[in-house]
Amino acid sequence: MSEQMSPADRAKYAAAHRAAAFVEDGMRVGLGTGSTAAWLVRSLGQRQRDEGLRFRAVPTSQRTAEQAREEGIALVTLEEAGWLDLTIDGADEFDAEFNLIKGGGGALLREKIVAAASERMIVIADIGKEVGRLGAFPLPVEVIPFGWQATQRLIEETLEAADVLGREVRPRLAGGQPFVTDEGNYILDLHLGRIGQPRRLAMVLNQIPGVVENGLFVDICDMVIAGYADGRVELRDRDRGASQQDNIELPRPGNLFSDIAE
Ligand SMILES: O=C[C@H](O)[C@H](O)[C@H](O)COP(=O)(O)O
Repeated sequence: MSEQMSPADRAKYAAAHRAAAFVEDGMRVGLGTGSTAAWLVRSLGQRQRDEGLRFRAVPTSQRTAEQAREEGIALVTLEEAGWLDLTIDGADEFDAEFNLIKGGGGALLREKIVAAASERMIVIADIGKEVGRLGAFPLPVEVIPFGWQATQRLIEETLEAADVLGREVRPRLAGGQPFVTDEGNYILDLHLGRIGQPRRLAMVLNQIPGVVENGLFVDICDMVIAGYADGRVELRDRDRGASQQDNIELPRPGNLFSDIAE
Protein backbone atom coordinates (compact mmCIF):
# COMPACT_ATOMS: atom_id res chain seq x y z
CA MET A 1 0.00 0.00 0.00
CA SER A 2 0.99 3.59 -0.50
CA GLU A 3 3.29 5.08 2.15
CA GLN A 4 1.19 8.27 2.18
CA MET A 5 -1.99 6.53 3.32
CA SER A 6 -3.16 7.23 6.86
CA PRO A 7 -3.93 4.23 9.12
CA ALA A 8 -7.67 4.95 8.73
CA ASP A 9 -7.35 4.96 4.94
CA ARG A 10 -5.42 1.69 4.99
CA ALA A 11 -8.23 0.14 7.04
CA LYS A 12 -10.91 1.49 4.69
CA TYR A 13 -9.02 0.33 1.62
CA ALA A 14 -8.50 -3.15 3.11
CA ALA A 15 -12.24 -3.56 3.78
CA ALA A 16 -13.24 -2.14 0.39
CA HIS A 17 -10.75 -4.27 -1.53
CA ARG A 18 -11.99 -7.46 0.19
CA ALA A 19 -15.63 -6.55 -0.49
CA ALA A 20 -14.91 -5.93 -4.18
CA ALA A 21 -14.14 -9.66 -4.48
CA PHE A 22 -17.85 -10.40 -3.82
CA VAL A 23 -18.89 -8.78 -7.10
CA GLU A 24 -19.34 -11.34 -9.88
CA ASP A 25 -19.81 -11.06 -13.63
CA GLY A 26 -23.30 -9.98 -14.62
CA MET A 27 -24.32 -8.76 -11.17
CA ARG A 28 -26.43 -5.68 -10.50
CA VAL A 29 -24.65 -3.86 -7.70
CA GLY A 30 -25.54 -0.93 -5.45
CA LEU A 31 -22.58 1.36 -4.87
CA GLY A 32 -22.52 3.26 -1.59
CA THR A 33 -21.32 6.76 -0.82
CA GLY A 34 -18.46 8.15 1.26
CA SER A 35 -14.73 7.80 1.61
CA THR A 36 -14.82 4.01 2.19
CA ALA A 37 -17.20 3.44 -0.71
CA ALA A 38 -14.85 5.51 -2.88
CA TRP A 39 -12.14 2.91 -2.25
CA LEU A 40 -14.62 0.24 -3.32
CA VAL A 41 -15.39 2.03 -6.59
CA ARG A 42 -11.67 2.33 -7.20
CA SER A 43 -11.12 -1.39 -6.50
CA LEU A 44 -13.98 -2.38 -8.80
CA GLY A 45 -12.61 -0.18 -11.58
CA GLN A 46 -9.29 -1.98 -11.12
CA ARG A 47 -10.98 -5.39 -11.35
CA GLN A 48 -12.68 -4.33 -14.59
CA ARG A 49 -9.35 -3.32 -16.08
CA ASP A 50 -7.35 -6.29 -14.75
CA GLU A 51 -9.87 -9.14 -15.02
CA GLY A 52 -12.46 -7.91 -17.51
CA LEU A 53 -15.13 -8.05 -14.78
CA ARG A 54 -18.45 -6.76 -16.12
CA PHE A 55 -21.36 -5.66 -13.95
CA ARG A 56 -23.97 -2.91 -13.81
CA ALA A 57 -24.19 -0.54 -10.90
CA VAL A 58 -26.72 1.75 -9.24
CA PRO A 59 -24.95 4.66 -7.49
CA THR A 60 -26.37 6.03 -4.23
CA SER A 61 -25.27 9.63 -4.85
CA GLN A 62 -24.18 12.02 -7.56
CA ARG A 63 -20.68 11.91 -6.07
CA THR A 64 -20.45 8.13 -6.44
CA ALA A 65 -21.98 8.29 -9.92
CA GLU A 66 -19.25 10.69 -11.07
CA GLN A 67 -16.47 8.55 -9.66
CA ALA A 68 -17.95 5.35 -11.12
CA ARG A 69 -18.19 6.97 -14.56
CA GLU A 70 -14.51 7.93 -14.34
CA GLU A 71 -13.77 4.28 -13.58
CA GLY A 72 -15.74 3.17 -16.66
CA ILE A 73 -18.34 1.32 -14.56
CA ALA A 74 -21.69 0.84 -16.38
CA LEU A 75 -24.40 2.73 -14.49
CA VAL A 76 -28.12 2.04 -14.54
CA THR A 77 -31.00 3.51 -12.56
CA LEU A 78 -32.72 1.46 -9.88
CA GLU A 79 -35.81 1.46 -12.11
CA GLU A 80 -33.78 -0.10 -14.93
CA ALA A 81 -32.10 -2.62 -12.66
CA GLY A 82 -35.36 -3.59 -10.97
CA TRP A 83 -33.68 -5.48 -8.15
CA LEU A 84 -30.05 -5.74 -7.06
CA ASP A 85 -27.88 -8.73 -6.25
CA LEU A 86 -25.63 -6.89 -3.84
CA THR A 87 -25.06 -3.47 -2.30
CA ILE A 88 -21.76 -2.50 -0.71
CA ASP A 89 -21.61 0.67 1.37
CA GLY A 90 -19.84 2.33 4.27
CA ALA A 91 -21.30 3.24 7.67
CA ASP A 92 -20.75 5.81 10.38
CA GLU A 93 -21.32 3.27 13.17
CA PHE A 94 -22.14 -0.44 13.38
CA ASP A 95 -22.98 -2.64 16.36
CA ALA A 96 -22.87 -6.37 17.12
CA GLU A 97 -26.49 -6.76 15.89
CA PHE A 98 -25.55 -5.40 12.43
CA ASN A 99 -27.50 -2.19 13.11
CA LEU A 100 -26.00 0.88 11.48
CA ILE A 101 -25.99 4.64 11.56
CA LYS A 102 -25.51 6.05 8.08
CA GLY A 103 -25.87 9.44 6.43
CA GLY A 104 -22.79 11.29 7.64
CA GLY A 105 -22.35 12.33 4.00
CA GLY A 106 -26.07 13.03 3.56
CA ALA A 107 -26.80 10.10 1.22
CA LEU A 108 -28.91 8.01 3.62
CA LEU A 109 -32.19 8.13 1.66
CA ARG A 110 -30.90 6.72 -1.61
CA GLU A 111 -28.58 4.41 0.34
CA LYS A 112 -31.47 2.90 2.28
CA ILE A 113 -33.67 2.50 -0.80
CA VAL A 114 -30.85 0.85 -2.74
CA ALA A 115 -29.78 -1.43 0.15
CA ALA A 116 -33.38 -2.47 0.81
CA ALA A 117 -33.79 -3.34 -2.87
CA SER A 118 -30.81 -5.72 -2.72
CA GLU A 119 -30.55 -9.44 -2.00
CA ARG A 120 -27.58 -8.74 0.19
CA MET A 121 -25.90 -5.73 1.79
CA ILE A 122 -22.25 -5.69 2.81
CA VAL A 123 -20.98 -2.89 5.00
CA ILE A 124 -17.34 -1.91 4.71
CA ALA A 125 -15.77 0.05 7.54
CA ASP A 126 -12.68 0.85 9.49
CA ILE A 127 -12.86 -1.22 12.71
CA GLY A 128 -12.99 2.10 14.61
CA LYS A 129 -16.64 2.44 13.51
CA GLU A 130 -17.68 -0.47 15.73
CA VAL A 131 -19.62 0.58 18.84
CA GLY A 132 -21.20 -1.19 21.80
CA ARG A 133 -24.29 0.99 21.40
CA LEU A 134 -25.19 3.27 18.51
CA GLY A 135 -25.58 6.99 19.04
CA ALA A 136 -22.24 8.67 19.67
CA PHE A 137 -22.37 9.62 15.99
CA PRO A 138 -25.22 12.14 15.42
CA LEU A 139 -28.16 10.40 13.78
CA PRO A 140 -29.05 12.04 10.44
CA VAL A 141 -32.73 12.49 9.64
CA GLU A 142 -33.73 13.65 6.15
CA VAL A 143 -36.65 16.09 6.17
CA ILE A 144 -38.72 17.95 3.59
CA PRO A 145 -37.68 21.65 3.36
CA PHE A 146 -41.33 22.80 3.68
CA GLY A 147 -41.87 23.63 7.36
CA TRP A 148 -38.64 21.97 8.45
CA GLN A 149 -38.55 23.97 11.70
CA ALA A 150 -41.96 22.51 12.63
CA THR A 151 -40.61 19.05 11.82
CA GLN A 152 -37.59 19.74 14.04
CA ARG A 153 -39.89 20.72 16.90
CA LEU A 154 -42.01 17.60 16.43
CA ILE A 155 -38.86 15.47 16.55
CA GLU A 156 -37.73 17.22 19.75
CA GLU A 157 -41.13 16.68 21.38
CA THR A 158 -41.17 13.04 20.32
CA LEU A 159 -37.71 12.47 21.78
CA GLU A 160 -38.72 14.23 24.98
CA ALA A 161 -41.86 12.12 25.32
CA ALA A 162 -39.79 8.99 24.78
CA ASP A 163 -37.37 10.19 27.46
CA VAL A 164 -34.42 9.95 25.11
CA LEU A 165 -31.29 11.37 26.70
CA GLY A 166 -29.28 14.07 25.02
CA ARG A 167 -31.83 14.83 22.30
CA GLU A 168 -30.23 17.88 20.77
CA VAL A 169 -31.45 18.37 17.20
CA ARG A 170 -29.31 20.50 14.90
CA PRO A 171 -29.96 21.41 11.27
CA ARG A 172 -26.99 20.42 9.11
CA LEU A 173 -25.38 23.39 7.39
CA ALA A 174 -23.04 23.77 4.44
CA GLY A 175 -21.47 27.19 3.98
CA GLY A 176 -23.93 28.72 6.42
CA GLN A 177 -26.93 27.45 4.44
CA PRO A 178 -28.99 24.29 4.97
CA PHE A 179 -27.22 21.24 3.54
CA VAL A 180 -29.29 20.00 0.58
CA THR A 181 -29.39 16.28 -0.23
CA ASP A 182 -29.39 14.76 -3.73
CA GLU A 183 -33.18 14.53 -3.38
CA GLY A 184 -33.48 18.26 -2.52
CA ASN A 185 -34.20 17.74 1.18
CA TYR A 186 -32.55 18.96 4.41
CA ILE A 187 -30.82 16.99 7.16
CA LEU A 188 -31.39 17.30 10.90
CA ASP A 189 -28.64 15.71 13.01
CA LEU A 190 -29.88 14.15 16.26
CA HIS A 191 -27.20 14.29 18.97
CA LEU A 192 -28.43 11.51 21.22
CA GLY A 193 -25.26 10.07 22.72
CA ARG A 194 -26.77 6.61 23.01
CA ILE A 195 -29.61 4.84 21.23
CA GLY A 196 -31.22 2.16 23.40
CA GLN A 197 -33.72 0.78 20.90
CA PRO A 198 -32.70 1.50 17.31
CA ARG A 199 -35.61 -0.40 15.74
CA ARG A 200 -38.21 1.49 17.77
CA LEU A 201 -36.55 4.87 17.26
CA ALA A 202 -36.33 4.30 13.49
CA MET A 203 -40.06 3.54 13.35
CA VAL A 204 -41.08 6.44 15.58
CA LEU A 205 -39.03 8.98 13.63
CA ASN A 206 -40.52 7.91 10.31
CA GLN A 207 -44.04 8.56 11.65
CA ILE A 208 -43.36 12.29 12.10
CA PRO A 209 -44.80 14.51 9.35
CA GLY A 210 -41.99 16.01 7.27
CA VAL A 211 -39.54 13.19 8.00
CA VAL A 212 -38.54 11.38 4.81
CA GLU A 213 -36.12 8.84 6.26
CA ASN A 214 -33.66 8.36 9.09
CA GLY A 215 -30.11 7.03 9.13
CA LEU A 216 -30.79 3.96 11.29
CA PHE A 217 -30.38 0.81 9.21
CA VAL A 218 -31.99 -2.12 11.06
CA ASP A 219 -32.33 -5.62 9.55
CA ILE A 220 -30.70 -4.46 6.31
CA CYS A 221 -27.00 -5.30 6.68
CA ASP A 222 -26.03 -8.96 6.08
CA MET A 223 -22.28 -8.76 6.46
CA VAL A 224 -19.74 -6.39 7.94
CA ILE A 225 -16.22 -6.34 6.58
CA ALA A 226 -14.11 -4.46 9.09
CA GLY A 227 -10.67 -3.29 8.05
CA TYR A 228 -7.59 -2.79 10.21
CA ALA A 229 -4.74 -0.37 9.60
CA ASP A 230 -2.29 -3.25 9.03
CA GLY A 231 -4.37 -4.54 6.09
CA ARG A 232 -6.18 -7.32 7.97
CA VAL A 233 -9.91 -7.66 7.50
CA GLU A 234 -12.57 -9.36 9.58
CA LEU A 235 -15.70 -10.73 7.90
CA ARG A 236 -18.81 -11.03 10.06
CA ASP A 237 -21.78 -12.81 8.52
CA ARG A 238 -25.18 -12.23 10.13
CA ASP A 239 -26.68 -15.57 9.02
CA ARG A 240 -23.71 -17.67 9.95
CA GLY A 241 -23.09 -15.81 13.20
CA ALA A 242 -19.43 -16.37 12.47
CA SER A 243 -16.43 -14.17 12.18
CA GLN A 244 -13.51 -14.87 9.90
CA GLN A 245 -10.16 -13.12 9.66
CA ASP A 246 -8.39 -12.67 6.36
CA ASN A 247 -4.77 -11.71 5.94
CA ILE A 248 -4.69 -10.81 2.30
CA GLU A 249 -1.88 -9.16 0.45
CA LEU A 250 -3.27 -5.81 -0.59
CA PRO A 251 -2.15 -4.43 -3.95
CA ARG A 252 -1.06 -0.80 -4.10
CA PRO A 253 -4.11 1.27 -4.96
CA GLY A 254 -2.25 3.31 -7.60
CA ASN A 255 -3.58 6.35 -9.51
CA LEU A 256 -5.53 7.53 -6.51
CA PHE A 257 -7.76 10.50 -6.77
CA SER A 258 -6.92 12.90 -3.97
CA ASP A 259 -10.58 13.21 -3.01
CA ILE A 260 -10.96 9.50 -2.27
CA ALA A 261 -9.25 9.77 1.08
CA GLU A 262 -11.25 12.56 2.71
O1 LIG B 1 -24.11 9.54 3.63
C1 LIG B 1 -23.03 8.91 3.70
C2 LIG B 1 -22.93 7.48 3.94
O2 LIG B 1 -23.90 6.94 4.75
C3 LIG B 1 -21.54 6.96 4.26
O3 LIG B 1 -21.54 5.63 3.88
C4 LIG B 1 -21.15 7.06 5.71
O4 LIG B 1 -21.27 8.42 6.12
C5 LIG B 1 -19.72 6.58 5.94
O5 LIG B 1 -18.84 7.39 5.25
P1 LIG B 1 -17.27 7.17 5.28
O6 LIG B 1 -16.98 5.91 4.59
O7 LIG B 1 -16.72 8.37 4.56
O8 LIG B 1 -16.86 7.18 6.73
